[in-house]
Amino acid sequence: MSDATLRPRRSVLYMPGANERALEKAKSSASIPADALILDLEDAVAPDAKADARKRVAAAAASGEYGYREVTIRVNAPGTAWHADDLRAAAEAGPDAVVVPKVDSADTVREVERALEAAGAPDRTAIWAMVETPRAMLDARAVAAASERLTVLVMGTNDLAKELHAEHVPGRAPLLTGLSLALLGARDAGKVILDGVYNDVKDAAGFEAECVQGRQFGFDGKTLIHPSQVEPCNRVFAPSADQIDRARKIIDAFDEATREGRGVATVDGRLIENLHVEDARRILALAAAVAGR
Ligand SMILES: CC(C)(COP(=O)(O)OP(=O)(O)OC[C@H]1O[C@@H](n2cnc3c(N)ncnc32)[C@H](O)[C@@H]1OP(=O)(O)O)[C@@H](O)C(=O)NCCC(=O)NCCSC(=O)C[C@H](O)C(=O)O
Ligand SMILES: [Mg+2]
Repeated sequence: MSDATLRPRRSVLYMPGANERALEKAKSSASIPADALILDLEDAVAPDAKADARKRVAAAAASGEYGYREVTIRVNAPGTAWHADDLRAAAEAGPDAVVVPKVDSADTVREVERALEAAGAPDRTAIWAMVETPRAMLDARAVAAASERLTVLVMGTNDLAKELHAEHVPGRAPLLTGLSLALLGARDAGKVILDGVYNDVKDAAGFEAECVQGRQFGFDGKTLIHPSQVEPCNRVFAPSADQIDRARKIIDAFDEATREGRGVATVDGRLIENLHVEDARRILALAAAVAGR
C-alpha cells in the first residue's frame, strides 16, 4: 500500500475558481472539512472569467493555507484555448495535483506530464485524470497506468451520461458498466479512484444512497459540489466502528491460527484467509489515517 493510496480521499469538493469568497472561506477546515479540494477552472467558470480565475486559483493553491486538505487545480481540457496557460499556471503554483478533464488516452496523460515538467512543476504535483467519455471507459487501464505521476482517476459522470445519451436515475443503472470498467482499470494499475458528483444538492437521502453505492463498488471517495455534502460523505466513506472491530478480530484470529500452524481461521462462523487479513489491514490503516484528521 503506497502513501498515495492510503491518504484519505473520502470527500473531494469542487470549488468554482471564480468565487473568491469561497476560496477564502475554505481555508478553514472547520468550515469545509473535505479531504481534498478541486479549485475549478473548467465547467464552473464562464469563458470571460477564465483568466482572472486562473490567477486567483494559482494564488490560492500556492498559499499553503488549506491545512491538511489536498489542494488541486482542475485545468480546462486538452484541446481548449485555455489548457496550455492553465497547465503553466498550475505548474508554477505547485498544487498537490492537477486535475485534467476529458482524458481518454495514455498519450494525453503523457502530453500533460511533459507540459507540466517543461513548465517546472515540482515532483509533488500529481496528475489526477478525469475519465468521462466512452473511450476513457474502454481504455481506463491504459490511462491509469500511463504515468507514475498519475495517482488518481476521477469519474466524470455528468459528461459520461451526456456522451452515452443516458438519463440520471436512482441507482445509476445506465452508468454501472462505465463505473465498473473505470474501477477495474484503476485497481489493475494500483491507482485511487473517486466517484462522480451528485447534482441535486437538496436531496440528502438520494446523495447518501449514492455515497453508499460508490463505497460498495469500491470507490475511495466521492467528488462533491456543495459544502453540505462533505460531512455525510466523510461518514459513509470512513471505516465504521463495526468494520474496525471486525478487522481487528480477523487479524487476531489469523495470528492465532498461524501460531497454531493453521492457514485458515473463522470469525463469527466465517472463513478467514490471508486475503481477508490484507483487507483488514487496509481498513485499519485507513481508519488510523482518518483519525489523524
Ligand atoms: C450548486 C451551486 C451553484 C449552489 O450554489 P448556491 O445556491 O450559492 O448554494 P448555497 O446558497 O447553498 O451556498 C451556501 C454557501 O456555500 C458556498 N458554496 C456553495 N457551493 C460551494 C462550493 N462548491 N465550494 C465552496 N463553497 C461553496 C456558497 O458560496 C455560500 O457561501 P456564503 O455566501 O459565504 O454563505 C454551488 O454549490 C456550486 O457552484 N457548486 C460547484 C459547482 C461546480 O463546481 N461544478 C463543476 C464541478 S462538477 C463537474 O464538473 C462534474 C464532472 O466534470 C462531470 O462531468 O461529471
Ligand atoms: Mg465533466
